[in-house]
This record gives sequence, structure tokens and C-alpha cells, in this order.
Amino acid sequence: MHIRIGTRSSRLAVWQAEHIQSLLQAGGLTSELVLIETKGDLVLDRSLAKIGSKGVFTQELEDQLRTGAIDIAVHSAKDLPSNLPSDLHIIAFTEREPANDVLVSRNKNLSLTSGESFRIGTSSTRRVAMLKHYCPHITTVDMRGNLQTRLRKLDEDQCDALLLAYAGVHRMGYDDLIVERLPLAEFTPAVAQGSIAVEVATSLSGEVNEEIIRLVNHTPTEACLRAERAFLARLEGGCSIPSFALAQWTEEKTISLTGGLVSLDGRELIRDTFAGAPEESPLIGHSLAEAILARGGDVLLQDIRAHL
Ligand SMILES: NCc1[nH]cc(CCC(=O)O)c1CC(=O)O
Repeated sequence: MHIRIGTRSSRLAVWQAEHIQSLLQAGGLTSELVLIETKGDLVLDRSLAKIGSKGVFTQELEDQLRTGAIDIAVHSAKDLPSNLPSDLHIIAFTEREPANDVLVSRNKNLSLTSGESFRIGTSSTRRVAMLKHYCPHITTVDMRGNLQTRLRKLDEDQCDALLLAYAGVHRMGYDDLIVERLPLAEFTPAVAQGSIAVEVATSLSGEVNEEIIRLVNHTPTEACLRAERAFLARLEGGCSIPSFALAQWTEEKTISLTGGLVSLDGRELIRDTFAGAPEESPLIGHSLAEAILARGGDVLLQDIRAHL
């Protein structure tokens, strides 16, 4: 069985596709990478919120799944829209890396807790809004592009630090540049941050499906991410909305899901926690979303949509 793996061509995307490739290899499945450019890679002069449509990093890969040019598409799970078309689905999530954001800089003395003012490069509405909420002394500089491009901008002094997902920084081998790990309880990450997802067309044969799931899927991560993605789906939000959610396994083998919304100006932040059995993870996500909407999240969302 030979698998054609579709991936974006950024270094992080290729690393992730090669990671899936090695998991398949361990089970005796050979594979090759097919590099595909997406709108998110090509349009670099506008923020993701402005490009607007969900799936800016995924659409072209999904087109190739449909034509059968590739068998599976590998994505950062975070980049996948919460509502997939009915002819496509995610069959596997890799074991999640630590999900937190990290501060990356050449200056080891920088810290968000110092109260000192400095410039952080980020294009994420969630990170900008959370910084306004927790660290109003920080200024943000809009910064798109892949990890290498952002590091170059850091070195060109366009900002003093970057705020990034630990997972991507670690995968690229930049751990040495991490000057601070942000606490999950405050800087709760984006839905699905830290895991890699395998997406396929529903037409892919059952046998291949089963084998890929067996070799790649991490069941606890999957239960957590299905809860988080159900939360995001209920809010009808893509990665451009400043929402956040993190599900964790508890010692009692239940799932505890914390998540919410933050206003673009950072003034309002709504957060709540729901727990339940892993089999009910979509329900947990849905309940959390309902609670957030009922506590003022509905008005907040309207306001966010009007300003993006
Ligand atoms: N939208 C960009 C993106 N998508 C996934 C990751 C990091 C890897 C991951 O979360 O698995 C990143 C970069 C970042 O947010 O710093």
C-alpha cells in the first residue's frame, strides 16, 4: 500500500508531513509527499482575518483529495476549519505537544510579567486580544508569514519578540529562542493547537483508513480535539476569531474543556469550563459554547464579526 501525502510546502508543514510519513513507515506503509501551495502561503500582504474565508491553508489540499491526486492531506490541526464539507473528514490526530504559546526572542531578559513595554510580532487576533487583556503595556506589530520569515523580521528589528505556538517552534528546532512559556490558564491556546491532523475523502477505502488510524491516531488527543472543535463549530468561528479552548484528560478519565472568547479590544474576556465522558466530547464542546454565548458571547461575537 503506497500513500500519497498532500502537504503545504512550508518547512513546518513538510516536517509534519514527514512525521506522518514516519508513523506510516513504522507500520510498513510506504508514502511520498506531494507539495501543494495554498492561498494562505501566497497572499502575505493581508491579515488572515482579512483574507477572510475559512480554510485559507487547507482549500487547495482538499481539492486534491477530491480529485484523488493525493490520498491524505496533512495539516496543523489548528488550521482546519471546524466544519468540514460532508465528503471529507479527519480520521486521525497525532499525540498533542504541549499546547501553550511561547515568547520567542533574541533577548533572554524579556518577560510578559515584568511590566516592561516591548513590541510583539503576531497576526493572530486571539494573541493580540489576549495581550491587550493581560498585558496592556505590550504593543503588537502585525506579522504574517511562515516561522522562518517571522524570525527574519525579528532579526530585522521589526519587533522585539514573537508570540508563537510551542509546537511549531519545537518542531523547527528553535527551542533555544524560547524566553517564556505562557500559562495555559490565562493564555489558553487556539482550538487544536499542537496536534497534526490527517484529512481524507470519505471515498478512501476502509482498509487504508483503518491502517492509517491505527498507526497515527492518538485516542486521548482525538477526544480532546473533538470537544474543542465542537466548541468552535458552534461559534461558527475560524482561526480569525479570538476564541480559545483547551480540553484535558483528568485523572478520573473525564475530559475537562476550558474555553471562551475575548473582545478585540481585550476589555472583555469570557471563560468557562465543562467536563464529561470522552465519548461525549462533541456534547461538551457544544455545552461550553452555549454557556459562553449565554454569558454575553453572542453580543461579543457580533461585535467581533462587524470589526474583522
Ligand atoms: N496558523 C499558523 C500555525 N498553525 C499551526 C501552528 C503551530 C503548530 C501547531 O499548533 O500544531 C502555527 C504557528 C503558530 O501559531 O505559531
